[in-house]
Parts: sequence; C-alpha cells; structure tokens
Amino acid sequence: PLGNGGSAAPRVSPRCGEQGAAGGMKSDVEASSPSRCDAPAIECRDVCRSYGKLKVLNNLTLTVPQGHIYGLLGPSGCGKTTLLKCIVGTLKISRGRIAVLGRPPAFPGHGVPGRMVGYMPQDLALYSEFTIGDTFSFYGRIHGLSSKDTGARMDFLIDFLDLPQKCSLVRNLSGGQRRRVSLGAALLQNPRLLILDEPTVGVDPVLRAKIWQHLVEIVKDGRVSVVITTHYIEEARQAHVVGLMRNGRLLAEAPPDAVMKQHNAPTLETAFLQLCESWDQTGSQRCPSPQGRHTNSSQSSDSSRDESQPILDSGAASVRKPTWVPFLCFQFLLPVIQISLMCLCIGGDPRGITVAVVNNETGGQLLSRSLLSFLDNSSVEQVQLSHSEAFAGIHDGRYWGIVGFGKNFSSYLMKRVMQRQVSQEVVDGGSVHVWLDLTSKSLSENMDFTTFVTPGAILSITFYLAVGLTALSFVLERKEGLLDRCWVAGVSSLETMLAHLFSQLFVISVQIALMLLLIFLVFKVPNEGSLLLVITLIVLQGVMGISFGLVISAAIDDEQSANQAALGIFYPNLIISGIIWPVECIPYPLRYLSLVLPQTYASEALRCIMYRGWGLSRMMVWRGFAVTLGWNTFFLILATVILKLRT
Ligand SMILES: Nc1ncnc2c1ncn2[C@@H]1O[C@H](COP(=O)(O)OP(=O)(O)OP(=O)(O)O)[C@@H](O)[C@H]1O
Repeated sequence: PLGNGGSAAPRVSPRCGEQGAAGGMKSDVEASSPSRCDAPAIECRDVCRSYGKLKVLNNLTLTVPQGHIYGLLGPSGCGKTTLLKCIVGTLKISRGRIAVLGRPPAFPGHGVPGRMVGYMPQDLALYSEFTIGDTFSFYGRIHGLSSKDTGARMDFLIDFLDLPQKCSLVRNLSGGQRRRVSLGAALLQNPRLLILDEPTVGVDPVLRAKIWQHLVEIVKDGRVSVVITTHYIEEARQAHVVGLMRNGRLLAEAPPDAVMKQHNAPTLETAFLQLCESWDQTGSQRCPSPQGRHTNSSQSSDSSRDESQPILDSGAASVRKPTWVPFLCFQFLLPVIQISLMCLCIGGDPRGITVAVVNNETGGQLLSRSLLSFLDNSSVEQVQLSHSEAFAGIHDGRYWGIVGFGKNFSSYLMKRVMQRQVSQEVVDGGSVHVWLDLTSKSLSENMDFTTFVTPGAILSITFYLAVGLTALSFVLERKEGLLDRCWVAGVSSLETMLAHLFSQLFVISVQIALMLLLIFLVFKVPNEGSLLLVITLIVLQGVMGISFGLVISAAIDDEQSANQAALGIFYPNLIISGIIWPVECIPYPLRYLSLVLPQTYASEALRCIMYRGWGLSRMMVWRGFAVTLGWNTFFLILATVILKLRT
C-alpha cells in the first residue's frame, strides 16, 4: 500500500538498479517466519533524510513483517541509527513515507512513540544518578505499569540480563552492565515493537546468545516485532530477515540463509562483502558514491526541496561550518556590549524626573519663579500643583518630590538677605521646602545605597541562580540521548518541561528561604509590607529564571554556548533593569528596553512592598507581578515550542 515493492514478505530487492530480484526468496521467508500477519510492523518507502547537505538516507525502502526479528546490518556510518531514529519518530524524514504498526510515527493517538515501542538507543541514555531499580521504576511509571508489574518485570530482567542488585547506581556500573540496563528498560513494558540499536555491544557471548534466544522467544506468538542493529554480522543469522545497508540505501532484504544462498557464501559476512563489491561495481555507475552523497544533485533521483538544492563538493565540515560563526561573534562582542552599557547606564544624571511644584506666591516679580527657571528642565520636569494634589501624588509614587514656596517667599527671602537677624518665621517663609520620596529612589544622598539595591539584588540573584540551574538541563539530556528516549517512551515536551520546572522549584524555594532569613534577621533590611507578597514575587521571579533557563537549554546544543548565553545576559540585564542605578538615569532609547525587561518593574514593585508597605491595589506593585507573570508564560511557551520542534 505504500508505493513500490510494498509486499509484506521480505525479499532480496533490486536496489539502485543492482542485482536482479530474488523472487524465490519469499518462500524462504515464509519457511523461516514464526507466524503470518498481513500488515507489516514497519514500512519505509523511498525514505530520504539529510543532515544539512549530507544525504544519509537515500530513497531507502524497507519492510519489517509482523512477528519477525529484522537484523539491520551495515558498515559504520551507513545510516542505521538515523533510520531507527526516523522510525521511532525522533528524526523527521525529508522525503518518503514511514508507517510503524500501521500509522506514521507520532501520529496523534498512536502508541509510537509511547508504550507500544521499546527503544534502546545507541547512546546509553540512562540517568547516571539513578539506581537500576529507579531506572526501571521510572520507565515503568512512564508506561503506566503498576508497581507490582514493574517489580515483577524488574526481577525478571535483573536475573535475565545478569545485572547487579537493583540498588546499584548506574554510574557505578561497567559499560556492558549499563548497556544491559538500557536493554532492560526497552524490554520493560513488553512492547509490540522493539527497536534495538546495537544491544549486544560489550556483552559476553553467553549473554549475547541468551538475548537472542529471548528475542526469538518473544516474537514467537507473532505479536512482537524486533529491529536490531549489530556489528556482529554472524549473530544476525538468528534474525528472520536481514537488511543490508550501505551509503543510506538497502542493498538486500531477505532471510539470512537466502542471502548466503544467493551469493553462494558460507557466511553472512562473506555474502555481505560480495554484495558490497558487486554493488560498488554496478551500482556506483548509477548511484552516488559515499562522497557522492554530497555531490551534485543532478545525479540524484530526488527532487525534494532538501535534496534538489545544488550540493557543493563539501565534506562533513560544510555541515558544521556556520554554527560557530554567530557564537564567536557573540563571544567577541559581549565584553564590548557590557562595558558600553556600564558607561551609558551607571553613574549618569537622571533625566525626566517629575517633581511637583507647590508655589503659593502670587504676583509679578517673584523670586520663586526665577529660582524655578534655573532648574535644568531636561532633568527635572516641573508639575505645578496644589498642596493636597502634590502630597497625594507623592504618596501614589507619581512624583519624586515636592518643591514648595510659601506665600511670602520673595519678601521673606529679601529680609533674610538684608537683615542681620530675622525670626524663625522669616527663615521658614524664605526657604525652599523640598520633600523627597526616599522610599523607592536612590538619588537622595540620604538614601542608603544598600537599601536601594537590596530588592533588585534579591530578584536578580534568584533569577540567575534559577537560570544557572536549568540552562544545562536539556543540553546534557539531549547530548546523552535521554530526551529522545523519554520522548519515544511517550513523554511529551510539556511534561518534560513541567518535570524540570517543579524539580528546580524545590531547589530555588530552599535558596529563597535562606536568603530571606539572612536579609531580614541578620542584615535587618526593613520590610513594611506583606511577607507573602514579597515571597510570592521572589518565587515567581525564580520560576521565570527556570523558564528562561529552559529556553536556553531547549535552543542551544552544547554546554559552552549555553553557559555563555546564561552568563552573557546577566550583566547587561543587571545594568539595564535599574537594579544598581536608577532607570531614570538610563538614556533613551535604552530606557524603553529597560522598561520591558523582566526585572525592572518587578524590582520597583518589591521596593514598594518592602519600603512603602504597599499592596496589590497599587499600580506599581501589580505591574511588577503582571510583567513577571507575562514573561513567565512567554518563556514557558517558547521553551515548550522549541523543545517540540527540536525533539
Ligand atoms: N546529528 C548529526 N549531524 C550531522 N551528521 C550526522 C548526525 N548524526 C549522524 N550524522 C552522520 O550521518 C551518517 C550516518 O550516521 P549513523 O549514526 O546513522 O550511522 P550508523 O550506520 O548508525 O553508524 P554506526 O554503526 O557507527 O553507529 C554519518 O556520516 C554521521 O556522521
């Protein structure tokens, strides 16, 4: 049903115009088959997959019948792992079709990925800090097994795979033992399809025989199918069908005996060598060489977007070339950006400070007006108000201060200048009265710098500790194959994301508790407002740090770049968010950037709660919460989408 050659029965296939078809093979397959079943377990038709310009799978067609063991053989680098990843759905194909247990992988509602498939990747893909028991319980829970069933399977697998005690830590196991744990995790839920990428590497011959015997056993009733890759070609003689791969194509697909018979070879290995030689002689005239997989697309039969682009004569280097360029630019430019921001934003004079002016003087030639005209209007924006409006405004946080002149300011001031002795009333009346809002701004000399900085510093420390905790989480899991393995087991991107979020939340909660105890009890930083609001805002900022860390982790592949990204934004954010120097001193248009950053309004909100005792009814407080929640949602969605696109 899936195009050419869609027969359920294996055969030696004429691939790439090579040796003739071996129609008689069908009867051989039937003789060696454990049972019959109409729909194949896996059907791949004309599958193409490239990594950049490196074409790895090249019009590959393959059929795994139900209830069979399919041995996928081929030299290193021929594309076996890539094919298996396409089958389980962790890699998308560029062209062609794949059906696994009747549907394409990752089809909505399909059990692949999920409980129907057991996948043992080539990488170990095990959590090294887990014990053997934890590992099986973890996958048992993902597959929805009861603890009793998991326990029973665990006991069987530990005994069958000759594993040490279940309390042994994975990181303390030998290489071979780890591979067997990995195999055990794939076998755990008795899946209908087993995809095993080199399960017998590092396994002694006795156990290897036992594993093969087990595979033969489980496919007997015809419900379970197995695809297995191995470098030990001879062991694949126990498979019901072997597929011989080379340069991203399938050279033959038939029962091992049929392959040997056709090539008159005493061993499967010899048959494979002969097949490769004859393919090189005849097939290479029509099909690209291994290097040709990079060469001109006009030689290729493909016409898809990916494959039809002009392919240059580059090697693997061309595949990797562009990735380091932006990273290097980022590394070179980072110090320049940071020092520029420091010079621009720290220590400058404030601009656009709104000050309420209460001028009770009336008349023509007034000294109060002359004095006000001397103020630098770019720094101070004067708002003429009545006494009550000005005080209401300063309590609402709309004005930085009030400048007030009494009714007889000019005459009293003149008296102070002219007379040697004047009354207190004249002194007061002839003075400029200034009330500064000392609770949230730092421009007054009276404002303690530590007091100003503390709320912003608390948020910043919480945010960056959380970023640091999570920025590497997916990077390492992706590198070790854990992310893919969990995905094949049926864990969704959102579930992965939430699992990380909640586990890291526990860590940051302890950090926040200790930090607050120190600040309030040891350093006696005042808190006039609700402790609950203070804690909630700090925890939300911590969650935002986790979400941002997850974005970095989902988007970036290697530890070095992830670290650079996390560290690189720390200093600029600290400077532009007005944490160590007020936002009002940041020149435009950088100030607009500052206002949309996640910590600018949040720091201001925390200052208002702690030093003014304000609650959520005040705009400056709820705005901080709103911005934090907005960024949180954005980062979480972004991380989930990136992870989904990349898994
Ligand atoms: N993520 C990747 N990016 C770029 N190239 C890749 C990537 N993964 C694999 N390749 C290339 O694809 C080709 C096929 O790799 P694959 O791992 O599928 O081979 P294999 O047959 O499984 O080899 P082995 O038997 O050694 O495991 C190789 O040339 C490899 O360098």
